[in-house]
Amino acid sequence: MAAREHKAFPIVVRDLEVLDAFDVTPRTRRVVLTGAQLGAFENGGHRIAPFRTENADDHVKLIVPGAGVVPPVQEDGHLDWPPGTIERARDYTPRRYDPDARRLELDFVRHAGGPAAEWAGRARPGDRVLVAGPRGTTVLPAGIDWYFLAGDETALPAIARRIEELPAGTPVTAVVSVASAGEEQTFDHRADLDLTWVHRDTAGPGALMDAVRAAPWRTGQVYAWAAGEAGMLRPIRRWLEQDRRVPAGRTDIAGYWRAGRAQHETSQEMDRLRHAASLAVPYAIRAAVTLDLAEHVTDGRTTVPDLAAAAGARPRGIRKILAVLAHQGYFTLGADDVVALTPAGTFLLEEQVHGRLDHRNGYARLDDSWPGLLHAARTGESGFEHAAGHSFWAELAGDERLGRTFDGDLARWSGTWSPDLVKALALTGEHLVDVGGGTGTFLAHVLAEAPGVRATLVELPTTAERARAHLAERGLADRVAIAAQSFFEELPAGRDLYLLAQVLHDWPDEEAVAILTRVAEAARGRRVVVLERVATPADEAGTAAFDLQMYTVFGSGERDRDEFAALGERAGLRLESATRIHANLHAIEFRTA
Ligand SMILES: C[S@@+](CC[C@H](N)C(=O)[O-])C[C@H]1O[C@@H](n2cnc3c(N)ncnc32)[C@H](O)[C@@H]1O
Repeated sequence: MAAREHKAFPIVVRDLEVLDAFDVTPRTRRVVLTGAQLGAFENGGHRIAPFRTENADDHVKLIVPGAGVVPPVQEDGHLDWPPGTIERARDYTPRRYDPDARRLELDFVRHAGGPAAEWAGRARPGDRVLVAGPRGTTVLPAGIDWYFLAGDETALPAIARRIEELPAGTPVTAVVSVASAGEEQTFDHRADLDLTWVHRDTAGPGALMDAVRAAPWRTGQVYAWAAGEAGMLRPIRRWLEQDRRVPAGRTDIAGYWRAGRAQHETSQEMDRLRHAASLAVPYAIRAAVTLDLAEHVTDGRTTVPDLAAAAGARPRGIRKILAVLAHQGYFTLGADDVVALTPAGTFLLEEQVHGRLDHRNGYARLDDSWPGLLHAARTGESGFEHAAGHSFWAELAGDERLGRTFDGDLARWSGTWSPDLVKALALTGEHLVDVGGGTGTFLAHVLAEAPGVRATLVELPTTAERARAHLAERGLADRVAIAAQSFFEELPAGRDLYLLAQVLHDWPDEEAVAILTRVAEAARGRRVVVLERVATPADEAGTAAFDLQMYTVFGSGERDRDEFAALGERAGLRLESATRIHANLHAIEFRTA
């Protein structure tokens, strides 16, 4: 089934005159426009073709007159909109166009705060207004046997025009929602029309969909068209797709407006959404950081070819990255390919930025999980594994720099909270087991502050070796045993305290329970302390984003207190207390149940 086809017209602006303005219904005002510029004319040296509108739902942009509105400049086939003018433009369907009489009719629905409708309410014969477009038209699919039309007052010009322009006897089912019975209109048509009006002032909330479902569904190939308030259209779209199984190429559904929002607010919101969803900037920043572009500029390479050579990359690629980052204010990029770093761009030189965003570093690889978010959300499995084909830990183990830099980041972070944890645990002469202890930063703190304490560090072999070296460097080798093993295996038993610092949030529930079960078996009634962020519904944006990232990387994410209690219960551990240690890191203490 072919999709709908769109035919583009050169975009032009015409200066027109109000011929007449009158109320069609209490809420709908018709403005009739005329003028020589509905025919062919010249503007700024460009030949402008006569006005044409070929399909019932074409639209023009009416530029609402007002103080300080600067007309768009006619270019060859397009318009150059001065700042602020496009915000004054509103879309209207030509209700009727008579090329011989040069009469263009537009219908305006009155609504509070609508500048175009207010203008239409005041419009008098002789007033002038600029009208741009139509910028194109939809070509209907071939082989339409009948039409299904639905909408509200804003869709009525297109619905009315379609009904009036169809050949005699064409089957049409139409359902139109209007404010009240007084808003009904009559059409001059020859179609085989079944029309239902829904009056919102007396009908219940589901009345429009009831009417849509009850309206006759004709036989043969349908063309289904609906327009109006966006929220109102959603159930119609679902009904057409799922209940009536109308193929996409046979439907055209357009949200003309959104309840509670002016048109320019809607376009601002849409822009905001497009901006928020664009991956270009985050990826361009990461590429620039990974290619050391800021460093190369600082080193005196100030043209695109020089930068590309220094970065071992292609000049075209570098230019395009820099073009995006110049719009973000990190670089300047001249027409002569000269590049400079802005004050904001100097932050790209920071070590911390490289730690987070440089793809050569372990922490930055967490971001490779994002393409797997959908998979993680659907299955609860690791999005990282889905995207990369192996686990995050396997990724780190495969490259010395990745592992080293990741460990370094963790060590810096654990350096900020480990003194608080040492205090909270009130250790004196115990033997503690640090399960998944990383490179031993935390242990080094504990052992330094509590001279009577001894420890066992459980880690995967590669990290365990780094931990061994790290602890030896600090003269602590004789107080720590290294168990180079997985925490899914049997753990050293009968020690005084088992600590799992930021381990469980790397694992989905099944694995987390398996780890805790190993811990419970080894602890045999001794203390078990889990150090984790405890999620709350009030988590701020950054925490929520990190939580989502952990969920995507590992299929786990942060847990709330009840979820920790439930994990513990499955492993034979009872949650005793959760004490805040640092920011929202908590020491969660369990006992064998
Ligand atoms: C987020 S880090 C936490 C490290 C340390 N506890 C801290 O708080 O800084 C998780 C650690 O779990 C280790 N790990 C992952 N899988 C493991 C396994 N199967 N057995 C033992 N350790 C593992 C990783 O090597 C990593 O050092």
